[in-house]
Amino acid sequence: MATPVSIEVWNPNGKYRVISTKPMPGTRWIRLLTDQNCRVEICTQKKTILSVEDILTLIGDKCDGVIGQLTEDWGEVLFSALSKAGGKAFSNMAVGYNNVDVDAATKYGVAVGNTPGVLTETTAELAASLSLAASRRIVEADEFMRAGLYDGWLPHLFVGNLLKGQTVGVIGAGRIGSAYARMMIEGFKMNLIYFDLYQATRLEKFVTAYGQFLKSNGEEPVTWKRASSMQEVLREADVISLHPILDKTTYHLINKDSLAIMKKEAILVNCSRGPVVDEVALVEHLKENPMFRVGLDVFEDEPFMKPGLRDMKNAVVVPHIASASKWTREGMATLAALNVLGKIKGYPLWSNPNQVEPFLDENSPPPAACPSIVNAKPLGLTASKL
Ligand SMILES: NC(=O)c1ccc[n+]([C@@H]2O[C@H](COP(=O)([O-])OP(=O)(O)OC[C@H]3O[C@@H](n4cnc5c(N)ncnc54)[C@H](O)[C@@H]3O)[C@@H](O)[C@H]2O)c1
Ligand SMILES: O=C(O)[C@H](O)CO
Repeated sequence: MATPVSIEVWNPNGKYRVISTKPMPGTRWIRLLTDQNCRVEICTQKKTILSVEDILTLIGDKCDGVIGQLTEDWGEVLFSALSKAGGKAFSNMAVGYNNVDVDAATKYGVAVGNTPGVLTETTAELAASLSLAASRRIVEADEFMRAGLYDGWLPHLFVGNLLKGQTVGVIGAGRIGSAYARMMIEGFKMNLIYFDLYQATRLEKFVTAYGQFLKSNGEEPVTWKRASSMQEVLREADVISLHPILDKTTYHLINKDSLAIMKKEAILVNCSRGPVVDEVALVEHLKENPMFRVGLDVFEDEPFMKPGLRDMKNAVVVPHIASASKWTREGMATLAALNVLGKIKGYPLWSNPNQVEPFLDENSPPPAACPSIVNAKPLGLTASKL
């Protein structure tokens, strides 16, 4: 027998039944759905991660669409149940969708939405914060103060790394990786080396132009280099930030061998997905190299950390909060809701999922389009002419 789940219902007489597996920030997303004849059911169960069984219970016999979370396992079982209940739409409230079996969704004719763009700057800002916290040992120093250990200024107290003039390395120079690179280059005048499967032309142009600007002001210009391998970045960079998607090609991209070629005093930041780093190998590396430091937002077995990580003074760890600004989280909820609504209403696909601002303007109605559907092509969804 299915476990009962607690829900909050909005617009009980709405024609389309849309479920959100979690309460999400803001109310605009709820209003956008209820205004379009949706009955919205929000799961309020006091359980952080819902199981497949919990979600099956939520879907029930009739469900038009679901907004889900990155902690949930959206595979064959859930997509077949959603399709059987008449559902044609699912959206993750996240840009990453490695928790979703997109092929299974496509097989059952279910569109899979995600929330790109709205979280780019917020996530890059957290990666920049972790870079600073790790390089200047902010968390260690804060703990020291609170423990009452500070008894006066000392030449050697919490000496860290200067960023200015050093090299920032970016693995995965997509939306977030490029935004992070710009922050570190503009903010700290670092030189860039990056590795991506594609050329980051706009980023390269930005660094060239900024370098010229600095030079014209009598300052040392910043430089950029596109590496031909990830290893080149690991060897040369002083601060390395990981921003690829998680897939078969990026699983354990950072492992014992790749850690071994990094500088002994390098800083490594991960705001992508935990399994991009072999965390067991990382803990060993942190133990053997006390001057090597990391800033981690994501972990291999979330919500857990691999044994030993919590004791490492040279690690700054935060609980997957990179996109956690109010504006961004409300925007993510809006995009996820509009993906589901758009598919239910038969709207076309938004032509540029990298430019989602028109959906986020609170003062005007959103475009009649699905902001971002990752399996649009196999489902034969056409792009909007708007
Ligand atoms: N920590 C968080 O809260 C948080 C927030 C947002 C996004 N993310 C993660 O960040 C990822 C990136 O988001 P985005 O919006 O920048 O996506 P994006 O698609 O714009 O960028 C990803 C980049 O990775 C590159 N890439 C793919 N495989 C690669 C490989 N093997 N080696 C090097 N580069 C490779 C792609 O070419 C692309 O440029 C998401 O998929 C998500 O997992 C995490
Ligand atoms: O992929 C994402 O969007 C994050 O992990 C949560 O913002």
